[in-house]
Amino acid sequence: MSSTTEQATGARTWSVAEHLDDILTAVQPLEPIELNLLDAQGCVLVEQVTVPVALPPFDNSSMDGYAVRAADTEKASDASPAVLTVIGDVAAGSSGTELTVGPGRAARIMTGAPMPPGADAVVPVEWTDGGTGGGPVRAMAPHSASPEGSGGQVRVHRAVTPQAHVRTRGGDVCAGDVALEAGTVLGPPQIALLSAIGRPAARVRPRPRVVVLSTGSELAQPGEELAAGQIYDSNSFALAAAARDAGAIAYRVGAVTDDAETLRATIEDQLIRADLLVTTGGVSVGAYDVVKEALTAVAGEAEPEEARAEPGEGEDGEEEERAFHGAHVDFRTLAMQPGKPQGFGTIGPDRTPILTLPGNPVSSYVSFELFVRPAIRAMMGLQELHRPTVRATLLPPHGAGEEAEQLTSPEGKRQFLRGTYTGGERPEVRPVGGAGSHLIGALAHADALIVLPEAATGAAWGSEVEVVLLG
Ligand SMILES: Nc1nc2c(c(=O)[nH]1)N[C@H]1C(S)=C(S)[C@@H](COP(=O)(O)OP(=O)(O)OC[C@H]3O[C@@H](n4cnc5c(N)ncnc54)[C@H](O)[C@@H]3O)O[C@H]1N2
Ligand code: MOO
Repeated sequence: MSSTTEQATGARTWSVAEHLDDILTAVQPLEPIELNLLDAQGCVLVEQVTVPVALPPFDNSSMDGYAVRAADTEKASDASPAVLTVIGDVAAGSSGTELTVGPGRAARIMTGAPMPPGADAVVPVEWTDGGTGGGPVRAMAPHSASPEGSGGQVRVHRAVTPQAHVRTRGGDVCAGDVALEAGTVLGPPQIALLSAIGRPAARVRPRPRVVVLSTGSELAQPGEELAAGQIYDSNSFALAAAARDAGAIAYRVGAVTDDAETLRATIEDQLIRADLLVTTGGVSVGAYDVVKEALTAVAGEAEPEEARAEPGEGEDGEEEERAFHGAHVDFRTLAMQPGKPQGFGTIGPDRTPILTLPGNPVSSYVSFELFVRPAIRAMMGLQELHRPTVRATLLPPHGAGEEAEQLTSPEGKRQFLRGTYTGGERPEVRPVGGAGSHLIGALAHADALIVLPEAATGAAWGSEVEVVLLG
């Protein structure tokens, strides 16, 4: 760690970068698994995929029309159409070997249908009379209504060159080509290719399962009646949504009351389905700060390394306790606002990473963006861990003039204010709402964080600031 700050209390203060560094050092990319294509969406491929069969797998028509020998159309024109005998239909899905197109002949062919032997080009139906004996048509009549269209004669009004409107075998990808490199993120186009070459599944790093758990005896769930002194639990919703947005599978656990035993039991229950645990609230210095109490006590009771390394040993009951008591969570004070009190560590038999975020709604959300989102993305094996950061000119809030009170920032802390960003040639950002970490209304209207560095005590309108784009 590069820098530390001693506070008046003598307690060490961590920088944002130090805390993030520790988290990213501790979390590991998840073990790869084979997932069905749609479950693999957004995941990182860990295998190099080669093409087993050429695409297209056979020469086929790119138009609805007539498969012909190009030479037969050489002199065709509106004034003097080439007249060819129609020997049948080739529909998509047919094997393409039933018909052979000889000189003076044509087969009616549909888009994607295999080129019949003998034919070397396709005349789009719009360049023909469609077998009607009149002028050029705009479309074929449905086979069910006009079965005679697959026979008779067709007048071709324009010449085609060999291979016209033919998609050749291997014209897209060839057998043996590298379809996708390991490390590719599977978006819809990559899933298109994998399915097109016949792969039902791919080997990827899975999405982490993130359990979001809020704490606080004051919390009611949306939809319930609020009793005196209660507020609605917004953190567990906001962070479950943020976890999904980061790429995780999120499990939201409703609020746990400020009781250490209940919290421990809940965490133990959740460990089974968690690759990462996130809690909110209860990490400050109050008498009911339950997360700190529950996990500090556990860490204090921790058994020696050897014992913790073998959670399966011992009598029933004892096992579970050991597993849980393997927790080590480091509660820290960070030089940032909001988001000062933070905790990070591991818990349970699998040493599941746990991040304990502060309870104030804006604090928990900003903390998530800065620490949990990169952790999730690192577990997915993604290269891009962070939100994009840009420089922008700081302007007064919408509706306010230059005389508006300028931004201030506590010295020694990195401040993250909510803002609205406008891109373009001269990017601009305006603060929205104040610095209070309870201001959810303003957060909901922000699409950016304005970053004022540790050394700054404020920022003047018109100055250039760093901006994190929330997307
Ligand atoms: N004496 C001190 N008091 C506080 C300090 C300090 O240094 N000394 N730090 C303040 C800061 S900064 C923060 S941030 C908070 C963090 O406190 P906790 O993490 O212990 O969070 P709680 O006390 O549980 O809650 C804080 C606040 O947020 C509301 N809250 C909590 N959970 C939710 C939720 N799921 N949905 C909506 N709102 C929630 C809660 O009701 C409180 O108002 O501590 C300061 N205090
Ligand atoms: O640091 Mo607290 O997270 O400002 O409100």
